[in-house]
Amino acid sequence: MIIIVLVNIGFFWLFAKIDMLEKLVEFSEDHEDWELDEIIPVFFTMAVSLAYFAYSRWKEAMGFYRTAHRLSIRDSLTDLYNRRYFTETLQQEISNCNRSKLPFTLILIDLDDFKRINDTMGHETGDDVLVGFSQVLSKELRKSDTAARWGGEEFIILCRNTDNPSAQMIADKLLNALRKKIYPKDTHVTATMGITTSFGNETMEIIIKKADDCLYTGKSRGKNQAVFA
Ligand SMILES: Nc1nc2c(ncn2[C@@H]2O[C@H](COP(=O)(O)OP(=O)(O)OP(=O)(O)O)[C@@H](O)[C@H]2O)c(=O)[nH]1
Repeated sequence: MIIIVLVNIGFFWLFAKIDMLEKLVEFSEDHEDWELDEIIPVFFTMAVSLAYFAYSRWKEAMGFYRTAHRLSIRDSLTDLYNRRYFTETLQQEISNCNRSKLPFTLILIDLDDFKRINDTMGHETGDDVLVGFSQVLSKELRKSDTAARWGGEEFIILCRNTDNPSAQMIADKLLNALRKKIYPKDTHVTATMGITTSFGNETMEIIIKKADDCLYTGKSRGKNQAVFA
């Protein structure tokens, strides 16, 4: 749009500055075989072509920008948000909750015995499991929740405006959906969760550490479960 406007301004300037119309008239007077009503359509066609060219380049540039932006905030394998985007979002949520005094819940999830899947079924199947797992998260969570790939086979979820009893329901729902999910090559995977609820009165590092400690506890207690701080 900006380019079209600039092109039009350019043409307007051209016509005004060098008295283009007068030059056209002179040109048609000097060249008997060139009538004004033949020259103007030529200029008009050139202007439209140029505007169209500028528009298509602008559209292409916007497409590149959108792709680059998506790549900068999304994980390329699972299409969930990446770690950097998530930490920015969580930091923002902590500030919001500190003011609103509404709670949010942080869920750290780690797939159980994922190394075994890679080792027995191959890395490609492992990747398929990670993608399928992410799809379950996206399907089960609310639009207001933010899910991200935290790294490797670890995922993280921010549930806004969610207190401890609601977090319990979310954890049950997710654990059940994940247990039922069948991945390629008839693979089944369970997951362990560490969950903490906060009112934004702690630092991000402390909140994540609490969830991580709970996750570790869940792993040591036999996996396939949720542990709350
Ligand atoms: N296919 C695939 N594997 C990955 C990816 N990222 C990390 N991994 C693998 O995930 C495995 C994680 O193994 P561990 O940290 O031992 O965890 P685990 O086997 O799930 O064991 P527990 O966490 O104790 O249940 C390693 O084999 C990594 O190579 C990935 O993007 N794709």
